[in-house]
Amino acid sequence: MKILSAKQIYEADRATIKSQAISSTELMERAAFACYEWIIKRFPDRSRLFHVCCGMGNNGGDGLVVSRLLLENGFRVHTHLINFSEHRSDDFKVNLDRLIEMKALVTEVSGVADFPTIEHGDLVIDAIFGIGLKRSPSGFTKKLIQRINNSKAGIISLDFPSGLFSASTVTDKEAVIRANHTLTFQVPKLAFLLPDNQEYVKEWQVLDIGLDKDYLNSADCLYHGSDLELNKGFYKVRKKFSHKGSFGHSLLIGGSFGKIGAMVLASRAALKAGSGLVSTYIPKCGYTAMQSTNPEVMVEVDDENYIQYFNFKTNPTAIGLGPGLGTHLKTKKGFVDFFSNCKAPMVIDADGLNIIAEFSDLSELIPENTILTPHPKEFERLVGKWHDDYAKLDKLLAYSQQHNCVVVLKGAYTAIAHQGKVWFNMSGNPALATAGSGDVLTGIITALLSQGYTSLEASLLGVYIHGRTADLAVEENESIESFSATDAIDYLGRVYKEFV
Ligand SMILES: NC(=O)C1=CN([C@@H]2O[C@H](COP(=O)(O)OP(=O)(O)OC[C@H]3O[C@@H](n4cnc5c(N)ncnc54)[C@H](OP(=O)(O)O)[C@@H]3O)[C@@H](O)[C@H]2O)[C@@H](O)CC1
Ligand SMILES: Nc1ncnc2c1ncn2[C@@H]1O[C@H](COP(=O)(O)OP(=O)(O)O)[C@@H](O)[C@H]1O
Ligand SMILES: [K+]
Repeated sequence: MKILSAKQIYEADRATIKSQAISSTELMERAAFACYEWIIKRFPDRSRLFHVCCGMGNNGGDGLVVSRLLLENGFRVHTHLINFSEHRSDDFKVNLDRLIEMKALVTEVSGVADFPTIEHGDLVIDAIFGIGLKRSPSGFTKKLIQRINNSKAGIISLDFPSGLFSASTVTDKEAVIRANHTLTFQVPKLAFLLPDNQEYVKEWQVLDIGLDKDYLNSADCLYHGSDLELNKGFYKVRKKFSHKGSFGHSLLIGGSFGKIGAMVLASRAALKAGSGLVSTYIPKCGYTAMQSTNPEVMVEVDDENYIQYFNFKTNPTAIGLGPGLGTHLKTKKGFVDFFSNCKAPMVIDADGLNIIAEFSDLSELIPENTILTPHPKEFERLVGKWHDDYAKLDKLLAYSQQHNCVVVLKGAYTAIAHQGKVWFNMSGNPALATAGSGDVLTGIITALLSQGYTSLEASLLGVYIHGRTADLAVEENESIESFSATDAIDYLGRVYKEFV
């Protein structure tokens, strides 16, 4: 799944018009028809009043077509032309003429006095600006956006919430539509995946408008989505004569007094994610807890309450390092010696990352293709503060390239960066915002690495299946609030079934 820039979307438009020998008006009709179908399925009540607010560009043109389709099918519609510019796009003009021919209710909004009265229960279709916005809306257009936001009506944005920029941060937060639903064309937009924009973009839906496949396949994108289709592409089906040695030996290193649970979760997740063998290297105080909760997992121990020696005998195919590790001075010292000499592929999480951040020289020693799994606070410790989400993405790309590693920046739409590209994970929901959820992810990714997936594949697939556990659980019988890290592990089996 590619995430095209606005420039590429305009190119895809042109390629489609050429290859399918259609006019831009026909493409607009197709796009708006897809929106219309979604709208009437979700809001079939014909007594409801639709306020369709149309700008002067092609986004406004989409709105005019939606107005016409709703009217033709017996819905109540009031179309408002938001008169912010003398210049009107060609397809806007064609569709305005069509609407006027129908004797539709169309009024111009050129100032506050023309604002519609929007009642509770009405629906606003926001077709003011799409991806063509160049500067923050001002004057009466900004005031109208505020009026719409403050109304009690539901808001559906066509393609893009008006006022949002496609490749930079919002400069005037009061001049952006806060949409309940956004119906976007063909591909997800980068702006939807960034936490700074969460107030403007809530639910969003990609509608297929049949843009040229050749263009979409060949477009070179910096940003991608990671979904079932992508992950199925490299998922390894187990062979009939495989044995446990075929699936590697994961070693999870971490835990400290009071934080043995992190290792119990990570090692159990590694087992359930399919690692052939799983070992843990933990402080002595965790021995009984580990053996009694995870009988399949082998245990080696270090000092009594924390790890400092890193002198395990296990010969792992992959190491997951960091859950519950703590930052005791002796742990830090042991970590620095171990980390610089480790030969097995590694996933570094939690305090492992904090130690790397504290000793900045360690970043230079990160072995090639190591996977780092920071949450935003841990990432900030590694790279310093950023002023907005775009600067954060720049830092993510730069750090992963500079150290030739995979960085899994966790959150909603976890961003996975490798060799100058970023993949946003499309599974998961806020149920995952729960203690130990990151430890489970470390276990899963380590298990995939040990089974022979590349670092990038293990990160993409691990993050995807981790997210799916929460999606399935919430679809079935869990609530977002009650879901726990243990539930994520229990759902792994159901998620794997979606791959076969
Ligand atoms: N393949 C697809 O995805 C398809 C996409 N389609 C649709 O096309 C949309 C893109 O259309 P678009 O290029 O005409 O731009 P749009 O967003 O309507 O805005 C441009 C207008 O806004 C104006 N303007 C800008 N900033 C302003 C400001 N601050 N304050 C005031 N004015 C401002 C600007 O004026 P200008 O700056 O040029 O004077 C111009 O008039 C896209 O989002 C989708 O809905 C479908 O129809 C077909 C298939
Ligand atoms: N709102 C959310 N939507 C989807 N996934 C989320 C959300 N919040 C957190 N997560 C996921 O939950 C996990 C939390 O990891 P982390 O912050 O390390 O937690 P912990 O330290 O408690 O284990 C990450 O994989 C993250 O992507
Ligand atoms: K819009």
